[in-house]
Amino acid sequence: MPLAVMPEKPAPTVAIIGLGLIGGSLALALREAGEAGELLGCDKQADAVAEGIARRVIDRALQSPREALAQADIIVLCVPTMAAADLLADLTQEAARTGSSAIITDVASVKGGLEARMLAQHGCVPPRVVLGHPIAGSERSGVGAARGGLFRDHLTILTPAENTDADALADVSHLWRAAGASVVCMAVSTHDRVLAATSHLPHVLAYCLVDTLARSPHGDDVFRFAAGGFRDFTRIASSDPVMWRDVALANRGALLEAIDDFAQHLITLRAAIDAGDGDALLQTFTAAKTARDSFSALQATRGRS
Ligand SMILES: NC(=O)C1=CN([C@@H]2O[C@H](COP(=O)(O)OP(=O)(O)OC[C@H]3O[C@@H](n4cnc5c(N)ncnc54)[C@H](O)[C@@H]3O)[C@@H](O)[C@H]2O)C=CC1
Ligand SMILES: O=C(O)C(=O)Cc1ccc(O)cc1
Repeated sequence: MPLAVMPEKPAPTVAIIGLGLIGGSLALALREAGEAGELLGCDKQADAVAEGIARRVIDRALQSPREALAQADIIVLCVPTMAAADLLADLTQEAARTGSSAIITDVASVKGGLEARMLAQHGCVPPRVVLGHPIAGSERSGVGAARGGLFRDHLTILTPAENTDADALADVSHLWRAAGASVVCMAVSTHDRVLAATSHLPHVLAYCLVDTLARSPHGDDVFRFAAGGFRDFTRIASSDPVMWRDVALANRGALLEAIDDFAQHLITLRAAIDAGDGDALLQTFTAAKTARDSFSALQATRGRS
């Protein structure tokens, strides 16, 4: 058939399981892009669903995640990491039983536990499962914080396996591009190691710093006199504690390595301060400034400030 008269693939029906910051933002982005057919939603909290309907984030509520297997082309699990593993296990088992060909993908911040669950359950990650992770978000939670532009000019990482269906990978990639993101593929182990260093460690450090100061007898004064630097460094300590407990436990190995590397460097820096070794301090601070400036330049080329 000549290309010009090829029928266009209809926009997929997308089911969002977990109507929070990420699920709500993805639904809004797809609606704004006109790239979803019907948008279905499901959440264990009834008020999240009610708000999702009221704000036209979704078109229709599902009573349970399993209903999505028969009604959606693409199911996106947008729940905390541990809940995502349980849902993925249940939905893939049910899909095998019913013969559903729905594509299942997710947004969880750690991929290793989900992959391991699939290997234990099915011996492989099923061909219609494409694990993913948008590298965009905020310290806020819930559908009330959702916005359609959240993923614009950000990356989404997908971690396809050797047996992943090519059309499932293409459809999930298309979904994220429609939401404004650029898609990159990598191995699950690479994803978890890189994100441990760039995302999970900074969150642990921010929580740890704020908690250390809050516990100090002078905590009230410290916060009263804190400036912009403190605010910038610690914004992410306002993130959801349950989500970050899940992330820390799910990425235990890679996160411990990142913490150990950091702790070693901090001890070296402490020794330089103790010894009055200004040259060592200058060397570290200069190298860090150069690296941070390059990061800012990279962000600027991607349209972010
Ligand atoms: N917050 C962020 O900046 C980012 C978060 N992520 C990942 O996205 C996922 C969702 O995070 P957020 O949207 O921030 O969380 P959120 O707390 O805003 O939303 C999660 C929603 O899932 C619902 N939920 C929990 N368990 C459920 C279950 N078993 N069935 C149905 N609904 C359930 C909750 O009621 C809540 O409405 C997490 O896995 C997180 O690691 C990924 C990128 C960025
Ligand atoms: O608030 C921020 O700046 C974040 O770092 C958002 C974020 C949180 C979790 C992720 O898995 C990815 C991005």
